[in-house]
Amino acid sequence: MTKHWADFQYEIYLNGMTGAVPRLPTDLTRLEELTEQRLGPGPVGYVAGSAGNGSTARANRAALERRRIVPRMLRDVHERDLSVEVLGRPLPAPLALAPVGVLSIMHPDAEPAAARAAAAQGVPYILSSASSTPMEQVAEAMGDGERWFQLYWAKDREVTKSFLDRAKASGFTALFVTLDTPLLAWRPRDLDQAYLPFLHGVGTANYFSDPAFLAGLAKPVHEDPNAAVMHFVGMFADPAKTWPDLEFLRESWDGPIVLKGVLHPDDARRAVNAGMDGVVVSNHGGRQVAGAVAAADALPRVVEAAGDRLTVFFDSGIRTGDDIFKALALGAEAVLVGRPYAYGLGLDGQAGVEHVIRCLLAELDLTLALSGHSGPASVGAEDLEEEPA
Ligand SMILES: Cc1cc2nc3c(=O)[nH]c(=O)nc-3n(C[C@H](O)[C@H](O)[C@H](O)COP(=O)(O)O)c2cc1C
Ligand SMILES: O=C(O)C(=O)c1ccccc1
Repeated sequence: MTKHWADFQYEIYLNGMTGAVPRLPTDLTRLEELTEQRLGPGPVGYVAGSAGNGSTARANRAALERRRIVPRMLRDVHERDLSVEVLGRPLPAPLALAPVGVLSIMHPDAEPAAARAAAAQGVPYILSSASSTPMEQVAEAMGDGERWFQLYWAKDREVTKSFLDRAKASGFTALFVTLDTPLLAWRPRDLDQAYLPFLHGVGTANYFSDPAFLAGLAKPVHEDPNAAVMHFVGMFADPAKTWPDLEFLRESWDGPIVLKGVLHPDDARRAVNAGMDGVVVSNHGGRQVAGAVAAADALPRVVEAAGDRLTVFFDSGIRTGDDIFKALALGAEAVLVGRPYAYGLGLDGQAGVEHVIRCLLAELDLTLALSGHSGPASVGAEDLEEEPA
């Protein structure tokens, strides 16, 4: 499954001969500002925002920036292959789109457009439980594109069971269970703007289309939408859950299960004991615990604890191809990217998301080559140096 990602670089140069420049910048760190200019402060505040004074989000970036690549020369890198096998599935590159809820605040085409972009580029799409489109419609939009389902583990067992059954029937092959959001964190940017999409019923599509959820309402959603929203807010997550509760998920889902939001090596060991298949080392892009450890600093310790018993994914702060390289060098098997593709969607719908995927992977391909690697497998700790703090 070799795809020549760096061909995108030549395509851009050659288009330049006719005077055509890319519709969006190829430095993806510029997308946030452009999206804010286009969509205004409310929606972008929600996507860009993070917990507390933003210290975790900044620490995520700093921990990646502090690690520097030490390139090696004369290693024959003329043929490269970014493909990997993850959770038993062949992927064209070590990248998936992170679950990002409420995407209709970015673009009316929302999750189906992001999912189509992922499918067009061959990259897995992780659909959020809090999507603005029901999972069946997203699955249909993707054709046979690889899709994984992110579970917000609801208080109500019947709702959780119903989500799992629907996800299975819609062709989602792996389950990502998010553990770091039993409550929404203190997010000043949203509080100061009094902007929370769910309060307007955005991001509730899977719930409002679910028979088990609807059975818990006194009146149909259209007769009392506020009551339906409050029912969602009260049950989408459950701060009372503990490790033994995972048994129920293990029994109810026969594909791979990955725990998202693991930062401590002991939690990785518990994941192994609970029969899980993987973890995502993540602090939710700095949106949950203000003051949390940077995800990249937590990664090597979790990788060590996981050994070869878990597939270790990484997210929180990936903005460029060289960030992906660094995550691989710290031991991740694949990365998820969140905000950059949400901005790509906001700026140019499906094409914007495809632009983000192609830029990330073209840059990763070139970073690998210029550092002396023809694929992800040979990248390791010896490729990085840490700048003194
Ligand atoms: C607007 C927004 C909504 C998100 N919604 C979800 C969600 O529904 N479920 C989930 O597990 N993670 C969610 N996340 C977290 C992402 O999956 C991911 O962990 C994070 O965005 C990674 O950091 P990055 O944005 O720096 O790439 C959300 C993130 C953002 C920015
Ligand atoms: O905003 C988030 O980070 C998030 O994870 C979320 C939680 C509930 C609904 C939608 C998104």
